[in-house]
Amino acid sequence: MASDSVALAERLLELAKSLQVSAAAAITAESVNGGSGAPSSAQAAHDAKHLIAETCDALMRSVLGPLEYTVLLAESCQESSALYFITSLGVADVIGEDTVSIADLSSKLNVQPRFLSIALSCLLPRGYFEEVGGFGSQVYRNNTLSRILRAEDPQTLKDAIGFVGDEGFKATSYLREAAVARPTAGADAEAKPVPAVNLAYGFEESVFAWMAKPEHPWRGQRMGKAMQQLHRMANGGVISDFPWASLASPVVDVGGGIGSLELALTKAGANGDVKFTIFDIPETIGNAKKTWAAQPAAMQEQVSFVPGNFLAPTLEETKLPQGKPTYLIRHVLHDWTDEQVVEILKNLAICPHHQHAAVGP
Ligand SMILES: C[S@@+](CC[C@H](N)C(=O)[O-])C[C@H]1O[C@@H](n2cnc3c(N)ncnc32)[C@H](O)[C@@H]1O
Repeated sequence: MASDSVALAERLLELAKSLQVSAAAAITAESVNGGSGAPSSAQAAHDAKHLIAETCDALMRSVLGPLEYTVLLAESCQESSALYFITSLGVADVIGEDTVSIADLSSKLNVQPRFLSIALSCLLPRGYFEEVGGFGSQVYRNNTLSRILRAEDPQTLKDAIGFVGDEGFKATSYLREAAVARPTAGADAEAKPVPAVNLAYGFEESVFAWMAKPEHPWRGQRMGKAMQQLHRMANGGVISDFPWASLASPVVDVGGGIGSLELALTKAGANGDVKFTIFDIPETIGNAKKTWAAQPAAMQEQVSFVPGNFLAPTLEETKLPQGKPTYLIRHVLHDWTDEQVVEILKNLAICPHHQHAAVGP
């Protein structure tokens, strides 16, 4: 083992110890502040965790060397595909609280056992599922990691994995084609690149309009749930590190999706008396309303909904609520080209009398 591997391993140990300290401090701050107020040591714990992950990766590069490390990276698509395959089939759901053999899984899911066996063997070394009775028994049980692949688990990532493994994965495999593609017509052909996801699935509209189409309503619904599941991971810090209750109300959440931020805020009571207006395309607003209809009445009273299009040709046509005191935009701008981002921001800038809260990309 190279000497820099030892140095990295020592650094890792130091970081792991400091993470323990910041995690303990974050728990103390949480209990003192009641989960709201000034930025806490939750941020320090978050930073330490990510530094540890980076250091682990540096250690792997150092131990494996350039060849093995690069092959590992190139082949990681197989594990991603296995995770998507096993999750979208519902393997963890079928196993539930039982132990299930590969033969039973195969007949319940109507897929060839060989495919199941290969995909599961990609995930087992990563810690997903337990092979009961040891290696090769082909009888499986859920464990802490595989449980979050179940639809009913409170921490489920099933829709997030579906969205990333389907639209996300297929789009990324068209990056090269997207980089050289040019729109066939139009004076602004240079200005508007064709997104990889359009090439992958062969549609022309925006990905959100396409996902919301009536021929596959499940795509739009899955994306809504995926956002909720992905953001749940990050929401903890967002809720406690920003003084939400001090914002001027109502807050218009532009491209707010099904309101996953508001679900987390209102559940935690972190918004005080502040009310929210969720603005999104009509189909997403439909999904948002369904989600909120299942929440307690006290939470429902804190949100309202406006369907629209922040890229419509005129401000009036966008249907953006005008003259509200606060506009919030989170995890939206990264989906658009620079030119479109300028359009969206211009539309927000000309809504009079407001303050802005930009969260995330
Ligand atoms: C990545 S999601 C983020 C959702 C939400 N802000 C959150 O943090 O959970 C992007 C959102 O932008 C919405 N969106 C896309 N095009 C839009 C448009 N033209 N007008 C309004 N919203 C749009 C999508 O429907 C989707 O809900």
